[in-house]
Amino acid sequence: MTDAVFRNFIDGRFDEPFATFDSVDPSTGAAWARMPAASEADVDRAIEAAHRALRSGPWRTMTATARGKLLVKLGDLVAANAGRLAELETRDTGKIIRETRAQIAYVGDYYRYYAGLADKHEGAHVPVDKSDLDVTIRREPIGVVAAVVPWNSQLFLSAVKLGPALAAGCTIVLKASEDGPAPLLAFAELVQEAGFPPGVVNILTGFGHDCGRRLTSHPLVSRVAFTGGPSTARDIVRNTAENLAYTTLELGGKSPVVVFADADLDSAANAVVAGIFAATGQSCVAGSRLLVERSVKDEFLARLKRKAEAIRIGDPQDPTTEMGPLATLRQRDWIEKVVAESLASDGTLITGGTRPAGSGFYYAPTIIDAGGSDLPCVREELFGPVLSVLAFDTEAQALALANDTPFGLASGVFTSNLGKAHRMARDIHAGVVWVNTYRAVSPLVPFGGYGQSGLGREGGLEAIRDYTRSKSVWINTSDEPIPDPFVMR
Ligand SMILES: NC(=O)C1=CN([C@@H]2O[C@H](COP(=O)(O)OP(=O)(O)OC[C@H]3O[C@@H](n4cnc5c(N)ncnc54)[C@H](O)[C@@H]3O)[C@@H](O)[C@H]2O)C=CC1
Ligand SMILES: CN(C=O)/C=C(\CC(=O)O)C(=O)O
Repeated sequence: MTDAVFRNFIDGRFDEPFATFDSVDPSTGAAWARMPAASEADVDRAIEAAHRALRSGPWRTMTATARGKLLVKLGDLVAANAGRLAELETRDTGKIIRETRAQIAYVGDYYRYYAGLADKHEGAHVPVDKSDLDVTIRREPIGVVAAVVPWNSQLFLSAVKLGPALAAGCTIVLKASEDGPAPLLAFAELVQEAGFPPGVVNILTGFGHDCGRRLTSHPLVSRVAFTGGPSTARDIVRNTAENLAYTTLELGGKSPVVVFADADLDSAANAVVAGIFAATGQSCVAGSRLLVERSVKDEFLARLKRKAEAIRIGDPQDPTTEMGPLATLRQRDWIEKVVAESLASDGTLITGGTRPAGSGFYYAPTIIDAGGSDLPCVREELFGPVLSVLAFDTEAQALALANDTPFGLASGVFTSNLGKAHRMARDIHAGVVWVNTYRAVSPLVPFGGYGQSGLGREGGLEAIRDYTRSKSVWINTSDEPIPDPFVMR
């Protein structure tokens, strides 16, 4: 029996769910709550409410400054409720409490950042080349936004969509993943408490094939913001063939971490651990390919092995735990399959490759030496705690290996040579390069991928522009009659 029931938030109200499904606590494998499965009709209601709020009602005429104040309030509420939201996220996804608490408290700053931008995103006056005409460019909200997020870092991945969308004056329907939606459905209470008018923010959950498809293909949606896997991204793009919505895609990666022999090896080993074992490797920026200079490979792998084997695996609600379970059984099955195929090929297991004893979807921190081989673990995004190791001899080889992937989300470079750091940062094909650090984020900094890692950027100043569109207003300032009507002016 499950003890909690969550509800969708549509048009300013929480709906009694008609259909529900069980949500599983990944640390035990047992169902702990029932979640509402939004139907296509629920999605239609949410989008219609968002469309009404956009076209009529208080949101349409609210000043940008007032929108900013609401966003500040929301940011403050998120920070004040970070502990409660973190417990829910940890329960529903298995992400360790030490990270969910810190990450959600920081999410408040994302709302505050976009709150500050709301009344600073200006249009323009154009010194047009016709003396009797005056042209201004207005920046208007793009319209109803459909936001779709996966289960990991949901409050964070939602804030980078909701923040700029609301600052720009859009309205939004946000779909939480069917895997672990509890924290987002609880966050809806804070949206209500902050005082956003009904319909401005709608939050629901359901399955991809009906709820997600309807949401992203709906004719009243003008903008789709998606985070998730590349194959779902292709479905989303097909869905948007229906409404021609402007679409951004934040997808996965196979991010390289390049360690040169001249690096501070202990610091680099900590960063590699942060990149692949934090969040149990379930991070889009997971540094899943370690490229290490051959002269220090053995020494570096020995350090890494020691650090990996010392990781405290356990109950994600325990603040001393360093690695929790994977979020779903499906995820563990996939990781086990790719690891088995890689070891059956040329891979050498350095550590891990097993399930720790007990219930729950746990998987040990795993390191595989790929030799020089093109193994499945080197190619596939696993979204789990599996590090593949490749060696290089020269900077050129390191760069070639780093760029030998269709993805291009993140990367890390570890060196004490400034010139080398700059050259690598310039030449790596990825949306993020961290030098002598890893997995650092900020609301001020744009984030997004190259190649198969996606389209568009979230975070920073440029993100808000993607939630607006320009309108050019031409005003005739002359008292003279319009000249020759048969010639374009
Ligand atoms: N670049 C980034 O910022 C991030 C990327 N990811 C990527 O997400 C993946 C893991 O998350 P998953 O939940 O497994 O991703 P997923 O792609 O399976 O699901 C993401 C969301 O899409 C929805 N969805 C599924 N099919 C749909 C359809 N046909 N139409 C509309 N919506 C649909 C799901 O219900 C869920 O809400 C990994 O590949 C990972 O790299 C995850 C986090 C961050
Ligand atoms: C998206 N991101 C950085 O901007 C990093 C995340 C979020 C995610 O993977 O979903 C992370 O490392 O948890």
